[in-house]
Amino acid sequence: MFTILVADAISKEGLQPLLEMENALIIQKKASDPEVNLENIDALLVRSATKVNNELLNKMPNLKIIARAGVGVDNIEVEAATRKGIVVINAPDGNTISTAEHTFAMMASMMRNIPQAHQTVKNLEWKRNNYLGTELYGKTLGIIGMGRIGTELAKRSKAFGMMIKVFDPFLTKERAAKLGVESCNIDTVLQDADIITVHTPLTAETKGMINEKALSKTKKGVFFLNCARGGIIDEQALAKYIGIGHVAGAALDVFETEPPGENPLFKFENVIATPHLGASTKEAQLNVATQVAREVRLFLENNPVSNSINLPAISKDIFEKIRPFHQISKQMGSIISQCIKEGIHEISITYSGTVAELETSYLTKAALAGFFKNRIAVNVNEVNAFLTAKERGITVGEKISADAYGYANCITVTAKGEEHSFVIRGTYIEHYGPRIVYLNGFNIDFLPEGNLLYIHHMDRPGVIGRVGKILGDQSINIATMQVGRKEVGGEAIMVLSFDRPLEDDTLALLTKLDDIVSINRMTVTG
Ligand SMILES: NC(=O)c1ccc[n+]([C@@H]2O[C@H](COP(=O)([O-])OP(=O)(O)OC[C@H]3O[C@@H](n4cnc5c(N)ncnc54)[C@H](O)[C@@H]3O)[C@@H](O)[C@H]2O)c1
Ligand SMILES: O=C(O)CC[C@@H](O)C(=O)O
Repeated sequence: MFTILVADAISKEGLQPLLEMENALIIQKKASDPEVNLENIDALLVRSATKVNNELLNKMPNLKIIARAGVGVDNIEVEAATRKGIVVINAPDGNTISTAEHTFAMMASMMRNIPQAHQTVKNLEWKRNNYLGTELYGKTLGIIGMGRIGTELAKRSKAFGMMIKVFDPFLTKERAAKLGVESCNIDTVLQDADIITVHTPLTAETKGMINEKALSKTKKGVFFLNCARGGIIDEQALAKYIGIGHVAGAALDVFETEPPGENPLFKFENVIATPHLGASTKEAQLNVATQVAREVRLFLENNPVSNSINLPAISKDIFEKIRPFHQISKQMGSIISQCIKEGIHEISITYSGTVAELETSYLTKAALAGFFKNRIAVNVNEVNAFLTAKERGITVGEKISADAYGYANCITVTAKGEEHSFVIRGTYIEHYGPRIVYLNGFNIDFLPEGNLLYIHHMDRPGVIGRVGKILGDQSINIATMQVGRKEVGGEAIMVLSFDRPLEDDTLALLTKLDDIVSINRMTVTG
């Protein structure tokens, strides 16, 4: 049973994919509600009200996925979530149209003084001469950040006869030409635009990008819009440039602090504001809720997700192709971890045959997740596998090789420790399943699942019998047994599987037998 906490106001209709799950309990309460047992929560859905910080995450040891019903994830400490192996997803385009429309509405309202004039009429005043507006037609709109919202705004503004100059370092010339906009450097946008609007995410680079220096480059009489994130335009600097009459007006939907409280901008009549309403439409809220609800369900049902912030997206088709290799990679990582009892400084993985054509970095992460599972307290998965290896000083390498050792596909994992190395090779055989075909120099063939015993011994008569006798004396049933050796009378290995885990006493008896070099007990999940 999964417990899903919907902590902010998210469209109930959009949550339908989750509400239809038979094995899920949906709780619609704030994360701070004392009735909510945070320890049990598997999935958390938020808008922007809940601050998903490290402190909250520490109270949610079971949390597997955080879903933001919207674009910006600045209310989520993504790095802290990543460290804990928690997937973070968003709904990247469900509110694009609403926010572009809101920006356009703000622009039109600002240019025609609609909010101010509206208020006077309601106050029973008739000040027709006070509100001389400016047409949009023929004006140059400067768009900083030509992503989803910037693009939709450009389309609408072009329909009003505006010229569009954009600055976005990631916009190609071809795409700009296709959209009918002029791609410029930031200074050109600042100098040439009559109206400037920002549509970037809030990052270290964009924070305060419209500061005093930038404002000093703009035309006298320029107008500004911010319907992206508070802080991209420096509020103090904007207030200064409005105060000296350089900036003719501003329309703001977002603020450095929300709610903004006292703000130097609010004293100006030519500043209009809305309380972060860009995405507040029935359609956008239904879209984003449906998007994240679908994704959370897919994730909980073990399917790939498309809109993860901290996990590479892979399609369902590709995931289905890699699923068996994903499993065996994890199992090999787990076997290494349980057999090599020293610090590891390098793990390298070689892919050959058909598996080499797939998304191998996903498989490398799975092998690391399997390796760390029995070693460290943190939940390691594809989200934090590389980070965890790096933090622990383990170099991770990935290679493709043409030599598949006669198999259609094979994956070889080598772990190097202070004293020893461990090499394991596995393959996935259609209609047969995952098999380990090589262990530390020995060819073998076993299913990497269940309660296993890996014995390194000398190839002498009676060894197998003595092992069997001890197990029989303890009433332990051997489910399967495979042996491998390099040469007659030399070193050999056997891998046995049992229906239940082997006790310490049995292990101690086996270890004392003659001709046994080493014994490793393992539990490998399927
Ligand atoms: N007001 C609201 O309610 C509301 C609703 C939705 C989104 N938003 C915000 O709007 C913004 C844009 O959202 P989007 O969906 O269009 O995002 P997006 O990712 O599609 O577009 C962002 C664009 O900014 C560009 N960019 C990044 N750094 C830049 C820089 N330093 N200079 C210039 N361009 C840069 C990127 O290349 C990208 O094209 C985000 O901040 C988002 O959080 C606000
Ligand atoms: O949840 C909201 O209404 C705001 C959403 C918006 O800021 C976003 O980044 O998607």
